[in-house]
Amino acid sequence: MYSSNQGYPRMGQDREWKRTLEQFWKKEMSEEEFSARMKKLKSIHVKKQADAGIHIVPAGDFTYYDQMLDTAFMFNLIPERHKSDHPLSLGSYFSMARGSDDAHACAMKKWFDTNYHYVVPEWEEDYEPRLNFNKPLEDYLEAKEAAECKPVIIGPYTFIILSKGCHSLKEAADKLLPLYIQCFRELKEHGAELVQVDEPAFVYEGLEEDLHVIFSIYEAFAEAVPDLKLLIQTYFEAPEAYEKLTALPVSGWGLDFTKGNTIELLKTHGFPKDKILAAGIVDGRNIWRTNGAAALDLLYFLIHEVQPADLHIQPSCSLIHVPETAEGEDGLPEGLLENLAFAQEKLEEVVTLVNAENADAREKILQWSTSSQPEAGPSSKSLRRAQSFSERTRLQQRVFRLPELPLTTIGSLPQTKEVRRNRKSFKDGTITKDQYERFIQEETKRWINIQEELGMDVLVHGEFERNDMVEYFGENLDGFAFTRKGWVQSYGSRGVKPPVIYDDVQWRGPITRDLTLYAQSLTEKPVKGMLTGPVTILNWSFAREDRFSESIAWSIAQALRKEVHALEEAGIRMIQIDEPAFREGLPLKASKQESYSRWAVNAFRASHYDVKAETQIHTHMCYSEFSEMLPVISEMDADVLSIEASKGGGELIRTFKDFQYDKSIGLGVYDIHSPRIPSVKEMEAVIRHCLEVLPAERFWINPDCGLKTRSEAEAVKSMENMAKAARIVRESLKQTV
Ligand code: MET
Ligand SMILES: [Zn+2]
Repeated sequence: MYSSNQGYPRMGQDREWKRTLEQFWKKEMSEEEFSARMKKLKSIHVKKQADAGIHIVPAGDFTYYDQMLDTAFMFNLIPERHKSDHPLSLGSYFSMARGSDDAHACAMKKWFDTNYHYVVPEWEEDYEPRLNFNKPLEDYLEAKEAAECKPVIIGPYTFIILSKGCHSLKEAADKLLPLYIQCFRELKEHGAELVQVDEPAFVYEGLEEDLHVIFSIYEAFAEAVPDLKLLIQTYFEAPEAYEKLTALPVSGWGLDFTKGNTIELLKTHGFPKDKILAAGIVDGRNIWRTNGAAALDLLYFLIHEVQPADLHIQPSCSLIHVPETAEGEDGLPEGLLENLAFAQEKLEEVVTLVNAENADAREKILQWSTSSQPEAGPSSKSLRRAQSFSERTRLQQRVFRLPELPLTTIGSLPQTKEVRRNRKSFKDGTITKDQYERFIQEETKRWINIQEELGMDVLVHGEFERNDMVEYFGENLDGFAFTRKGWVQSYGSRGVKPPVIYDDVQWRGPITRDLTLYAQSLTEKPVKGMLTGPVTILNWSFAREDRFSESIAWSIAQALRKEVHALEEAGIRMIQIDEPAFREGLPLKASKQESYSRWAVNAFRASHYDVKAETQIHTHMCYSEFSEMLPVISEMDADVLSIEASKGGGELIRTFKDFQYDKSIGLGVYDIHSPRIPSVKEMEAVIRHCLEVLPAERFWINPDCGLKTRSEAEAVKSMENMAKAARIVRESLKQTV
């Protein structure tokens, strides 16, 4: 039996990786120094895994930004607008990820059902990919001195399925095949024996139709590089068409035993003889200790299915979805730390499991947490608002008297150095609570004025008091705990530190009321109350595993409902309940999606359904594949939905042709992840494009998402251009009437 791993967190224990990237972007570091530092970090990651006792360490999972972007770059899938003189320039690479002055960034989407965002590769018309360089090989050569390594690469099927602009799987596969083969050959020549080929898209229903192409791909590989062992790695669910798929001519399979019915599949159909099984027993997506007794049972079963020499024990997926180590987390509620397992602790678990023949190891395993049976979730009640959307809008419009195409923003405003410095000083105790609160008020006031001057119709207070939209509510509700360094990569250099929901969630008293009221006292225009929704709080936390998700979502919704009422009673008339992570918990298999959608919609509605008809409820969503979810989103019944739309190249806009969304909606008119300032003309065009499919009476104008990551100058300038574009379109609407 071997211990193995699929991928290691990139951030660095003290977020060194993030800092290196950001310094380089700010031009505070030369390209040579940047490469040298990254190389160093990469080798530290390899060493940490080897030191933990992992036999087979992945090479090629490390990246400057994202693994899909790496793969696209390697195959020279660089859109024309990002090309520079040198095909391998870091300029092109980061311009694809983040956009540049004259080229918008590639789209970014969530990686399966996680909160990790990947860069979507683009196939341009008649594109001929070629191999720019061999990334897994380079990383392999660097790592192999320090550890026994397995190069990892994203498999062709998954790469193509997740790309955009390629019309035929077969055609794209034909173009990529020789490049993969060359990669594999070079790896073999340099001593690699086993390669992990990630094919998570094999878990999607509908795979059956593509099986013939998949077979032709892997048959070609088997023929071209017969002595190289390819291990197909799937995760987040059981693979589809298991029986047929496992007949592929490859050397082994990596399967996720923590999700879906993987065990049943093996029990029913067996596992192909003489193949390697890389068994994901330790859950790579949560932060809890493995249930030791259950893991041992599974291990005994697997030992009878597979020759020990062919059995690899590993986490269920790459560990980029969890923080690096729980060591040093000494500020947690009592008893919690013993139950936590971050990446390093998970690797220790893997190693201990491999040693399970040893009685001491078994003893240790049995002491890992054992969770009790999940309790029953809430029964679904009637959670509808008393009036229909059209009645509500009529009443609301009487109160608000908004102009056509109302202008607003999504909530957060620039978290400048000053904001962060003050927060830190408050935490460190170098300024008092009073001083801190005064600073937040000043900043809020300054921005209320800016928004008024820019002509926004619905204002926001700016969220300066929040470090993070989930953390902030977690800190102010009971039942949440916080780690010191539990960072997880979200996209690029951005990390999040998910709270841990370890106990019942309870409302302690008003959280957002006072600051919202303060902001409202400064202006005649409506200020939106700003809350993070129950489904998002759940999906962006590490929640207990011994309770049904729906039951946790429900209890968060109950707490938020009290906050909604506190705002309403204080006179706040618009409340936005953000649900950017609404889609993340959606099961990957279509057949399991309905029940999730039902309880998620219920939890959202439960957070506000009994407000007055005049109270306008907004929600916001971003950076997920929402097109197919629109009917469900509509069921959420928010009066106004703002949704990110500019990254996907107008894809979402097109879906509104077929789906009649019948409530108010603002499709984001510009991408806030890019430092690039969109021109008035550009935004005007986007708005007009939206108005081809959505009626002006129900259309709002807003950016894609909150502006916290932008500088003040960038935010002001883009809002100004957005407002100008809105005025131009409003004028022309008047003329056409
Ligand atoms: N209100 C939040 C903000 O503007 C919504 C963010 S969604 C990721 O930052
Ligand atoms: Zn957003």
